[in-house]
Amino acid sequence: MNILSIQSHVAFGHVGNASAVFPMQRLGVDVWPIHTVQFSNHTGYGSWKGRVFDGGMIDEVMDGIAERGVLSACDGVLSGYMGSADIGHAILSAVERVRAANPRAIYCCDPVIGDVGRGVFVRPGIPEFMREQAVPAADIVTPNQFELELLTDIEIRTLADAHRAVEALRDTGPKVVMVTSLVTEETPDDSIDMMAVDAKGAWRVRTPKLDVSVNGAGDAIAALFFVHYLREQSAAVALGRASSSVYGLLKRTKEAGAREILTVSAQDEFVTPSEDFTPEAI
Ligand SMILES: Nc1ncnc2c1ncn2[C@@H]1O[C@H](COP(=O)(O)OP(=O)(O)O)[C@@H](O)[C@H]1O
Ligand SMILES: Cc1ncc(COP(=O)(O)O)c(C=O)c1O
Ligand SMILES: [Mg+2]
Repeated sequence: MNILSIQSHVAFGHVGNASAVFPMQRLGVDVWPIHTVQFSNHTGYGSWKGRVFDGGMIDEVMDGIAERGVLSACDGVLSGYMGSADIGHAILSAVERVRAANPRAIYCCDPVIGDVGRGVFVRPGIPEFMREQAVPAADIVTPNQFELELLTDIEIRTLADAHRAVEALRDTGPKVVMVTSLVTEETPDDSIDMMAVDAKGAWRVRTPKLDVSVNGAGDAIAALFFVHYLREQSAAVALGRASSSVYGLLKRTKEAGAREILTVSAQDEFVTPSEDFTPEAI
């Protein structure tokens, strides 16, 4: 399986492609990474060095891949942190080129905009671009609760609100939605939920909430969900596997007291998670 992964890259630590590429490779996927930015570290540190690339660079790399005659072998495109709306347009054009070469290819958009603690952490224009162009073009989207609320203008207090927001998003295009870090009135204080919906139904998985605050878990879980969905064609199965792997990864990260997720030293969690969480139909 070949996946084109277009997102941010950091030299130190694990967010964007530096969080997503290795877990996919560990699952046996041949990943074609294209970086939207090259930063020293993730922006959660408050300061970083490096550059945001531009749409032209993405187009050029896509031209080169097309020249190799391999786009028809691309099974899916994964996008994440975009850097600028100009890069967003180049990503959507890459998706079109892949779909033209392989009509069965699917596009998974992780609409990286922000989160509950930090608010919006992307450049102006990106939230609108995600809502108006990227999400409608996607087959699968993987927002966290904050992003789902922002994309749909629906405040989520209950599981019923979450269902409404997911359906509102599905009405705009993507038929599969996975919601991360879902905390509703029904979620116990010591737990964290995730939810996934496809044409077959809706599922929720609940794990203990760990005393860690890290970046990059969302990028890893979107990549894992995408791979398992492509293989199994089931949001329920993909949700169970992705959430179990990320729980194991974060548990090991917490035990080590690390500031960055242990993508490399806890890599077995991607293949054989130490604990299995089973989604329930909702
Ligand atoms: N403190 C935590 N305890 C347990 N699981 C967590 C914790 N933080 C994140 N996760 C897991 O990682 C997933 C993705 O993290 P999240 O923070 O939602 O992504 P993002 O970085 O995109 O906001 C969550 O759905 C949850 O399963
Ligand atoms: C460069 C970069 N990419 C991606 C992300 C997204 O990380 P997360 O998976 O925590 O949403 C961040 C968050 O700080 C970032 O700074
Ligand atoms: Mg995210």
